[in-house]
Amino acid sequence: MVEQQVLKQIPITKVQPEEARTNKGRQIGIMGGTFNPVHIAHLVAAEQAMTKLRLDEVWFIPDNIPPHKDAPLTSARDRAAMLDLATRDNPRFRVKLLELFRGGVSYTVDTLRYLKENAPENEYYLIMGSDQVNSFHTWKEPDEIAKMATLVGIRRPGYPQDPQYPLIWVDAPDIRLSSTAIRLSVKTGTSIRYLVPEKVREYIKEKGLYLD
Ligand SMILES: Nc1ncnc2c1ncn2[C@@H]1O[C@H](COP(=O)(O)OP(=O)(O)OP(=O)(O)O)[C@@H](O)[C@H]1O
Ligand SMILES: O=C(O)c1ccc[n+]([C@@H]2O[C@H](COP(=O)([O-])O)[C@@H](O)[C@H]2O)c1
Repeated sequence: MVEQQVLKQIPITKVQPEEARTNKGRQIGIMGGTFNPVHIAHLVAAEQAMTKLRLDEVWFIPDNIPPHKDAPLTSARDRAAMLDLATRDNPRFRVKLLELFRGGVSYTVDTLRYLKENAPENEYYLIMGSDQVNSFHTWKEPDEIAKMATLVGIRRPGYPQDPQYPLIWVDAPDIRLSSTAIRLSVKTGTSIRYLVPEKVREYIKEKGLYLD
């Protein structure tokens, strides 16, 4: 597939799916998303969950085709490259491209099955904003997901906390921000400085993303 060939060309050093096999016996936070683009609320949520739950790492997993959203117009390569730029300064943040390599619709249950098969010693914590927490019961095989991972919720302004499954809430500063808002700001010429890491802002500018 063209997208996967393109992906292989990007200089990202820490995203090989095979890495799952070498990271044994640790507490791993999983944060899935479209990350179109990654913004500071994603990073703050991940850092707060990682430190408050004493996780070893957080793995950011960009989806290929999100199950409950229109497919992103921004290429997987750009979304992954921005995630890489955003997480480079934190050795405990990792970017995993397994959903992009798998292709198709990115169901979380498939991702966790892959991780449990390849690194069964790790314990997985699925980190979600409260919008995702509230719709989690509508996901594919939520019972199976809940068996394979501990569910972790981060409050998100504008979304009530209404979980249908047991989960751990992690307190984090409320940040009323979304990738949609970032895309709209770029399109309308409003500054996104400090809303995304500086290198992500430069990447968006250099590539002319989100202008139309
Ligand atoms: N402001 C926020 N506060 C807390 N969690 C957030 C926030 N923004 C996103 N998240 C969480 O981060 C994960 C990935 O989100 P996603 O990539 O869909 O970002 P988004 O900003 O919601 O994107 P979009 O606006 O394109 O729908 C989800 O679990 C989501 O709930
Ligand atoms: O598996 C599912 O049925 C499912 C349904 C909705 C969302 N998800 C996952 O939730 C994460 C955030 O989704 P999104 O749509 O906000 O990018 C992403 O990893 C999706 O794959 C997963």
